[in-house]
Amino acid sequence: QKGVCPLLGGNSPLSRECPRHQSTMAQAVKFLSQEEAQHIDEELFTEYQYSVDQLMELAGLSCATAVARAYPLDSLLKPRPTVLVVCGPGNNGGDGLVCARHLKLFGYEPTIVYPKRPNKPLFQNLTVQCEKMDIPFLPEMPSEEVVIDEAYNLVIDAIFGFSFQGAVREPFGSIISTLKKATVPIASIDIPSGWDVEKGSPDGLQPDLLISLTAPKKSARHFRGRYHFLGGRFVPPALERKYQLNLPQYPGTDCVLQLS
Ligand SMILES: NC(=O)C1=CN([C@@H]2O[C@H](COP(=O)(O)OP(=O)(O)OC[C@H]3O[C@@H](n4cnc5c(N)ncnc54)[C@H](O)[C@@H]3O)[C@@H](O)[C@H]2O)[C@H](O)CC1
Ligand SMILES: [K+]
Repeated sequence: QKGVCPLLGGNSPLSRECPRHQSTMAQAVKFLSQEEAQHIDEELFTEYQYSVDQLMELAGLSCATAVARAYPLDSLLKPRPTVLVVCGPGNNGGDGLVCARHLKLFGYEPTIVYPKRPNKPLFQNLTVQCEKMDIPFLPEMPSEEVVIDEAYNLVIDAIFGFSFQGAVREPFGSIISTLKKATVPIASIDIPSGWDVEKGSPDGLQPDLLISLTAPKKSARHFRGRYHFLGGRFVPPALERKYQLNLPQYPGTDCVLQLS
């Protein structure tokens, strides 16, 4: 794209080729309200004709990639590369199942907790795929945080995403309380579970990693962990323009980008 760059003027190339413009765009990435996140999601499935399976596969692959970047196999402290993946009842949980499958392919040893399983082919199929990859499913979440700290290098929080609302209902209230007491790093998919999607939650989970999918939600401004990634590199440019997402440019062919 050629033209006059509003920052550098003259004959400078426009936008993405301009380093000053790039950094401005990176700072200006939009933080979405809950309603905006749901509208974009809806539009991807209706107007843009994507299937949930497609986007979930890309979302889950991004999550596994971000985890592998932040916690490479050779950095793990335990003798085996164990990871606990806690999956919730909606699509965030589906992202967790896909993430677990890719982590296994990357050489990690994921174990899944999936207490509320929707009676839908998508989730049943993802469950079978994980079982066929010899990924164990625990019958229930360990109630003692020491068990988690001793057995796993890290926890993937795939409990709730951008549709979470109100007070956390059981069994997830107890699960989140246990995770809050655990000391191993937590990697949250899209939203730290239990957080208000826009306002966050000062007393809630404090993940070490957050991977925002499509674009960060407003609550991500309260994220205090070490790694904030952007993933879900599937947004068509016209949709990005419509919602003024100002997404930073992903490097090369990468499916994740580290925001901070
Ligand atoms: N466009 C994208 O970026 C994509 C994102 N994906 C992921 O999908 C989730 C959003 O999925 P959705 O199914 O809409 O909702 P959730 O997973 O957040 O959860 C809904 C689920 O949770 C129950 N629930 C809601 N509030 C509570 C509560 N207070 N207590 C207990 N249970 C609660 C509700 O009943 C539902 O069962 C997004 O964040 C991404 O992770 C897609 O994978 C791909 C496209
Ligand atoms: K989550």
